[in-house]
Amino acid sequence: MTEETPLRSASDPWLDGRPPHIPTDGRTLPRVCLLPGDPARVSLASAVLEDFELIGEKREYRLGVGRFAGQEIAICSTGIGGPSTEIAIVELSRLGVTTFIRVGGMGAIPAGIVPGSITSVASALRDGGTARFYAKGDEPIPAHDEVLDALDAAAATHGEALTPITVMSCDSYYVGEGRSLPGLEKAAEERMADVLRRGADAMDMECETVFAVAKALGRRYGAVLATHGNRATDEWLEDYAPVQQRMLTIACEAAAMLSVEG
Ligand SMILES: O=P(O)(O)O[C@H]1O[C@H](CO)[C@@H](O)[C@H]1O
Ligand SMILES: O=c1cc[nH]c(=O)[nH]1
Repeated sequence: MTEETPLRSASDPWLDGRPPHIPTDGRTLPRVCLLPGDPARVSLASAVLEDFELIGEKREYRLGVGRFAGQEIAICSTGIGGPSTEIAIVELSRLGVTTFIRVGGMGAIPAGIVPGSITSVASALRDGGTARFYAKGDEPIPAHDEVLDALDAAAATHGEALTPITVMSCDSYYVGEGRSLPGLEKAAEERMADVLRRGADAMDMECETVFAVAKALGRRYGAVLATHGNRATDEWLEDYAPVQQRMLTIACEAAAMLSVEG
């Protein structure tokens, strides 16, 4: 029996510069990467970025690169929730990314944050499981100052103003975000009361993980979120593409600024 040289190790299953999950060809990626949850948003970004190139697709991960204001920017979907987001941040970091900007959707809680408005995440409350492995304690994680500043400056360039919010990223879309299900009405109601008590302005499912993992790895991080629905008024935006395009334009502008500085 011949002894085979193992190609990958179980403790670090990369091969020839290629990670086990993110679909890349081993190239060094641009320093700034946008992170939508939904892979379809990577395709939407191809309308905002010049010279867009789709590098690959695997599981929930769709990775592309393009240019904005002369700077090369990456965009990679994370899928839904903490575990897939953790994998994205760790593998993209090792491929060269030093700054992460989540470009996501959320459900706002106070009536004043209306569907179609765009927000920047000032801090992420502690709620999820994945982030615990990277940041202990219950203190909210603030956004990296440089990313928050760049998002505000980028928005101003496009005649927009971002509402700064505190987000709670939840590992459950239904009962965890206070959505009632048959037989689970009380659990959902109690959860919503807890979310309100803890001062969340909105709920999504990834910001906390982006902030915790990127911070632990010494990367810059932030998030810009489009308001998809509002839980106080129970409104839900059906024509969701226009606000996503506005959000992506702001995020690409901020990414270009951060590419020059970073
Ligand atoms: O708008 P994206 O980035 O896909 O993210 C939001 O949408 C998903 C839920 O529908 C969750 O991942 C939530 O955080
Ligand atoms: O209500 C919403 C909307 C978008 N994303 C969420 O996680 N919740």
